Amino acid sequence: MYQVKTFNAIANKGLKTFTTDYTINQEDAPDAYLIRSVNLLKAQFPTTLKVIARAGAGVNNIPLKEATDNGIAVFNTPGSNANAVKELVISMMIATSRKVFAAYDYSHKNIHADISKQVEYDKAKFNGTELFGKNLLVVGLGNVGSLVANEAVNLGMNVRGYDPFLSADSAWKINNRVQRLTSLYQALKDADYVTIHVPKNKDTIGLISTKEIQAMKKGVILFNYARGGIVDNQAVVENLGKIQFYCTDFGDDIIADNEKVITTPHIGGSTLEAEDNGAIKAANTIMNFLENGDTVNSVNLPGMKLPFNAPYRFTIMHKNVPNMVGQITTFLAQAHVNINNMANAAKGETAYTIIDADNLNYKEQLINQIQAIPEVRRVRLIDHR
Ligand SMILES: NC(=O)c1ccc[n+]([C@@H]2O[C@H](COP(=O)([O-])OP(=O)(O)OC[C@H]3O[C@@H](n4cnc5c(N)ncnc54)[C@H](O)[C@@H]3O)[C@@H](O)[C@H]2O)c1
Ligand SMILES: O=C(O)[C@H](O)COP(=O)(O)O
Repeated sequence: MYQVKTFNAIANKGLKTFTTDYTINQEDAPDAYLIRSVNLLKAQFPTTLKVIARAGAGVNNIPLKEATDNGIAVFNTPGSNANAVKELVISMMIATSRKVFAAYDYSHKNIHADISKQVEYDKAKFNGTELFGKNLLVVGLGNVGSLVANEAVNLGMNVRGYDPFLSADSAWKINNRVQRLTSLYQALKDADYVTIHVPKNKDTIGLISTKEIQAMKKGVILFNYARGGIVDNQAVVENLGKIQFYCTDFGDDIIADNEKVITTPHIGGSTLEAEDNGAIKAANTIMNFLENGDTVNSVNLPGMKLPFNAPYRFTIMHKNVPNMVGQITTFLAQAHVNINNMANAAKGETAYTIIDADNLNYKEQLINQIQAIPEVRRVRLIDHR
């Protein structure tokens, strides 16, 4: 039996994906955490914990170094809620351009019998603009950004994208009418709308700050449905003369109570469909990792998936340094274990080795020997018989 501990509300469809080999929140020696945005940055991880699956995109709530040092594989579910965010961003682009929030306020405050005549005088206050023909800059063209860019092309916008780290997978998804720019400042200067879709990390905190806002055109509408802190809110409030509206999913005291700032309470991925998608993908990720050692979509290990056609599989998470495979296979050879298949790959400072074996001798001793190699973070033996 494997134990899963959940944090946050996890969609039922995801929880039901687990087979009967899994218990959810019943005991207290978890093999897996299934989480959303819970802040684990100061968490102490139990030694039983082998995998953290984040149903969703952002992993800035997980201490990746500590997890890696403790031999814990971390995953997310890329793209599972991207459509939900895309629809929210596009709706906010339309809502702000058409002054829907001010118009709603007006209507709400003026509910009386002869309003129908009055509106014909007052409606000029709510004249808007259309998206068609306007310039949109999308910063970050991954799962969310690529969908936003493509949808905006469909709406007749001139779409430009800035993403110096664009993956080949994302590039394939992007409409060829999206123009790729290589300088953020060049990209900012004539955009009517700027939307940010990058991960939050040490390089993207404050990505949009005073200098970037100064490079923008007057009347720009700015969107941050990525993470708080990527856009510097202080710089935003100081430049609300220039910025027509700032729409964000990440409110704070600095931007509170300003009619040019429209905040939503981190609802970008909060649709039934996205929550089901993420939870189902995260549950499958946990099962594939625990039962087969698959690391596809891991954020701290290289993505690997090896056909499992042998009775035994060793999965070893270790530092990416010379002679690891040599040391491990020497122990296997000394125990007269025959290797059927193997793979090794690295991601940054961490590597992962999968070894399938036809037979097994001296099980405890072998595992202890491999685990005792100082650079080994965790060794697991999966018995497939
Ligand atoms: N509001 C929400 O509820 C919600 C939902 C989903 C995702 N998100 C957030 O949205 C962001 C994007 O998510 P995603 O799923 O598209 O991620 P993703 O990893 O698929 O895409 C991110 C893209 O940003 C690019 N990038 C990284 N650094 C950059 C930089 N300095 N400048 C320009 N581009 C850069 C990457 O190359 C990548 O293409 C993340 O911060 C995620 O946490 C928020
Ligand atoms: O990164 C994400 O996937 C989003 O921010 C959604 O977060 P949530 O799962 O807490 O709604």
